[in-house]
Amino acid sequence: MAARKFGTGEKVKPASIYAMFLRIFEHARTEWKALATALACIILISLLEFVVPQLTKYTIDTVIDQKLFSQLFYIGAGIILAAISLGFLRYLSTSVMAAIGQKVLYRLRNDLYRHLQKLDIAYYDRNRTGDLMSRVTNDVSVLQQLISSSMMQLFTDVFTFTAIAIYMMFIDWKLTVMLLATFPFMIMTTRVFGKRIRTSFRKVQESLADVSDHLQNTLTGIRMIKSFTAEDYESERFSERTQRNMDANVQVTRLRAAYEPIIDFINFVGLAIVLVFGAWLAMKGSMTVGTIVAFIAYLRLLQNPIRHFSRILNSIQQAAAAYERIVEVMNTQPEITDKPDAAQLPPMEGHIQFHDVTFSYSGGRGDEVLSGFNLELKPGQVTALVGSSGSGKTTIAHLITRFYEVGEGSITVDGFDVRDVTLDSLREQIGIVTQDIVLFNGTIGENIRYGNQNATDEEVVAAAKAAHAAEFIESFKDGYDTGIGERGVKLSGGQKQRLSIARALLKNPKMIILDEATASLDTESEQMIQTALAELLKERTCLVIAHRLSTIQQADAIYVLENGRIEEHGTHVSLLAKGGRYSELYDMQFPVAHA
Ligand SMILES: Nc1ncnc2c1ncn2[C@@H]1O[C@H](COP(=O)(O)OP(=O)(O)OP(=O)(O)O)[C@@H](O)[C@H]1O
Repeated sequence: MAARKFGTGEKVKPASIYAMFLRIFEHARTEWKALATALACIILISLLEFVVPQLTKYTIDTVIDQKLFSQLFYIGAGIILAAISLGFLRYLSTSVMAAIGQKVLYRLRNDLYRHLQKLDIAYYDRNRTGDLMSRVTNDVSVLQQLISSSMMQLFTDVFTFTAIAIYMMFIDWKLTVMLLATFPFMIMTTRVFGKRIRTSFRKVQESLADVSDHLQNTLTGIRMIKSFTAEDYESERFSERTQRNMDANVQVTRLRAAYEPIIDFINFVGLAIVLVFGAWLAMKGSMTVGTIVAFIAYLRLLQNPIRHFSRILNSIQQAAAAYERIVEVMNTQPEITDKPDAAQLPPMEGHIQFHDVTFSYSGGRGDEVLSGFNLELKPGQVTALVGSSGSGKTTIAHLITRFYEVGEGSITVDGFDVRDVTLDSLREQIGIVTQDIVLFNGTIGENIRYGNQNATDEEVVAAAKAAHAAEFIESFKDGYDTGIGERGVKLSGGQKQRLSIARALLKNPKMIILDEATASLDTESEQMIQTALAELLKERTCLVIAHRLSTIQQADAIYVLENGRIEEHGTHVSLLAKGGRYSELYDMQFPVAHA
C-alpha cells in the first residue's frame, strides 16, 4: 500500500517566518499596553546588563589603580541593585508576555475553529479529522510557546546584541570588526540548520497529527475493534505512528545537537580573536587591561544572545512548521458560500426541481454520480427515492442542502436557484434525519434543543411527545437532564432515532429529508418510529430515501434510481403493476406478499 501523504492536501504557499510574526502581532495588537510594558522591560534589561561590565572596567582601571577604597561599597551595592532590578524586570516581562501569548493563542484557536466551521463538506471528505484536531490543539499550542517564552527572549537578545555591538565599536572598532567577521559563518550555519530543523519539526507535527487521527478513529470505533478482536493490530498500528513521531523528534534533537557545538566553536574563535589581538594591543600600550576585561565581558554578553538564539531557533522553526499547518487551513476558502447579492429564501413551499444536473464528487469528468439529471419534488408531498446502493440517492439530498455544488445544471427551490439564496435561509428550512444519528455529549434536553436553541421547555417536551420519545425520557431518573454519553452511547438505536426525530420536529422545517431513517430497527421500534415519522412528515415536503420498500408505500411519488438515472417512477401501486425494476426490488424484499 502506498504511504499515506501527510497534511491536508491543499495547495498553499509555504508560510514565511515573517508572515508568522506579522500574524502574531495582528492578534496581539489590542494588547499594546502589555506589549509596551514588555518592550520597556527589554530596554531596561539591556541597559542594566550593560552597566555591570562598565562597573568592572571602572573597578579595574580606576578604583584599584587609584586605591579608591571608599568606592568599593557603592560598586558592590550597584551590582546587587542591578541584579535585583534585572530579576524583577525579567519576572515582569515574562509574565506579561505569557499573558499575551495566552490571549493570542485564544484568539487564533477560536479563529481557526470558526474558519473550520465555514469550510465545505468536501474539505472534510479530503482531510482527516484527527489531523484537523491536531492543528487546532497541538499546532496552536506550539505557537503559544513561541509567543510566551521564546519571543520575549528573542527581543531581549536582539536588542542587547545590537546595543552591545554598537558600544563595542566605540571601544575598539578594529577588534569589533574582526569579531563580527565570524558572524557570516554563524548566519550561514543557522540558515542551513534552520531549514532542516523546520522540515524535521514539520514531520514531528505531522506525525503527531497522525497519532491524533489514529486515536480519534480507533477510540470512537472501540466497539468495532473489540468485536473483530483487533486490539493488538490497532496497538501495532498505533505504535508505528508513535514511532514515526519519535524518529522525527530524534532527528530534530540530532540537528540541534550538531548545531549548538558549531555555534559554540565560532564563539570560541571570536574569543580567541579578542584575547590575542587585545593582548597584543595592551602589550603595545594602546589598550588598558580594564578595557580588555570589559571587552571580554561584553563579548560574553554578545555571545549570550547568540547561544540563546540557537535555542530560540528551535522554537521559531517549530512554530513556523506549526504555523504552516495552521495557515494551510486558514488559507483554504470555502467554495460554497453566499453570493454577495444572495437573497433570503422566503418561507418554503417546497417545490424542488433538478434541471439537467451533472455532478461528481471529484469535480472532474468521467466519474459523474449524476449526469443530465432531472427530478421534481412537489410541495407538501412525500417523494421517495429507491434503488441499489451507490445509485446516487444520498447525493441528491446533499445537493438540495447545498452540501456540495452542482457541476452543471441547477437546482431550484420554489423557483430560486439554491446558489442565489443564503445558505442559512436554505438550510434553516430543511430538516435531515439520517441513519447515522449524530448526537452530542450532553443531556437529552440539550440534544433536542439543538433543533431550536430558543425553544421553551414546553416546546421541547411537546417535540419529544410527538416523536414518541417522551415516554422513555420520562422513565429515566433525571428525565430531560439525563446525560446521553458520547454520541449517545447510553441510548438504544431506537431511542437515538426518536431523539433525532424530536430534534427535527423542534426545528419545524418546511422540508424533511429522511435518509434510511428506519434501516436498523426492530419491528416494535420501527412501528413507534413510523408513527413519529408520520408526525414529522405531516404537511411538509418530504424526500425519503429508503432501502426498505415497506416504509414508502404511502409515498405520493416513488423514483427508482440506477447509476444516477431515473429508471422509472410512479406510485407503489402503479410501479408494482408495471412489473419493472421496482417490482423486482419488491419481490426480493417481500417474496410472499407479492406472489
Ligand atoms: N463524499 C464522497 N466522495 C466521493 N464519492 C462519494 C462520496 N459520497 C458518495 N460517493 C460516491 O457517489 C456514488 C453515489 O453515492 P450515494 O451515497 O449518493 O449513493 P446511495 O444511493 O445513497 O447509496 P446507499 O443506498 O448505499 O446509501 C457512489 O458511487 C459513492 O461511492
